[in-house]
Amino acid sequence: MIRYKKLGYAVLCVTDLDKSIDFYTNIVGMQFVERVGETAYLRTSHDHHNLILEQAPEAGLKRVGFELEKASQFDAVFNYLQEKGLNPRELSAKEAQELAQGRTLRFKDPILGITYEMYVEMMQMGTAYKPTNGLEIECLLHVVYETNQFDEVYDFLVNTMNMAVSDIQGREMAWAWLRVWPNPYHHSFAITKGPENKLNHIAYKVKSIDDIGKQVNVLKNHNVKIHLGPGRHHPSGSIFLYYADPDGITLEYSQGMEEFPEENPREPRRLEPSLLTLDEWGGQPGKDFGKYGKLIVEDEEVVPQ
Ligand SMILES: CC(C)c1ccc(C(=O)O)c(O)c1O
Ligand SMILES: [Fe+2]
Repeated sequence: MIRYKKLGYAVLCVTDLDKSIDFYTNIVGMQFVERVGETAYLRTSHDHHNLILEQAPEAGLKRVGFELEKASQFDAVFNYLQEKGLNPRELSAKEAQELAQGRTLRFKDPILGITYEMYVEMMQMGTAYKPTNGLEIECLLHVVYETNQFDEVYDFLVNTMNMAVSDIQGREMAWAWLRVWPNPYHHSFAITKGPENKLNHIAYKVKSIDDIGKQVNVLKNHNVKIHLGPGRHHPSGSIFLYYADPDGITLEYSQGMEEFPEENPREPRRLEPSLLTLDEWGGQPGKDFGKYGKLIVEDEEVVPQ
């Protein structure tokens, strides 16, 4: 059984690293930590990184990192993943140190091929996170995929990755919002049924409703495309704003999401498949909402000697 502390970080491939560093610091509000060659580390907390940007020929999501609840659970999680046939690999001490992390394991999603990482003891920076543009991000909140293998991906995330179901949508399920239990947030992962296997969006939790309102003006002043919002999601109850990053990938600012207790959480609900479920205020997603961003399948990892 896996017990998560949180969704810790995502690795995004970007086609113009300088432009993306500028965007994620000056528009989104992350703090730049360091750049090593073609890789940049950014944070939204005391963690060394909550987002890694990598220069690449095409844009998309390359890896998702989860922090385990306790370092003492690492071996049990490794053995569990091995028993499930996922062939986890523990990074060498040198590889983990380069990432400023403690013990770290990686394995591939058997359906989508994307790499997942589970780690403990990420290096904590000496100074508190200071937003570059004054808009305060509290954490990386969720990653959402579109998939044409919905039932298989759902089964894997729930029954192997041990995510808890917060809500589903549709008579025949077409959306699922999943939390990385016992982390309280309504969802750290969501999947939607669609024609492709791809990234839909990545969300960041902002501190206050003012951050959402101010960001509307920041985006307008910088000619950044707004994909949807501001609005209110029915499933998590959050106020949202979606906009495009320099590669067109949809980002979400989210504020006020429902939190679940570890003991006796409410049951998942089956929600109506209507636009009003997605936005109680009646917004319609723009044509580019969730359109860009591949799920990047890495080549087989070469294990350093
Ligand atoms: C992608 C859709 C529109 C969606 C729906 C609901 C929530 C939520 O309840 O928080 C989201 O975060 C979404 O991204
Ligand atoms: Fe979202």
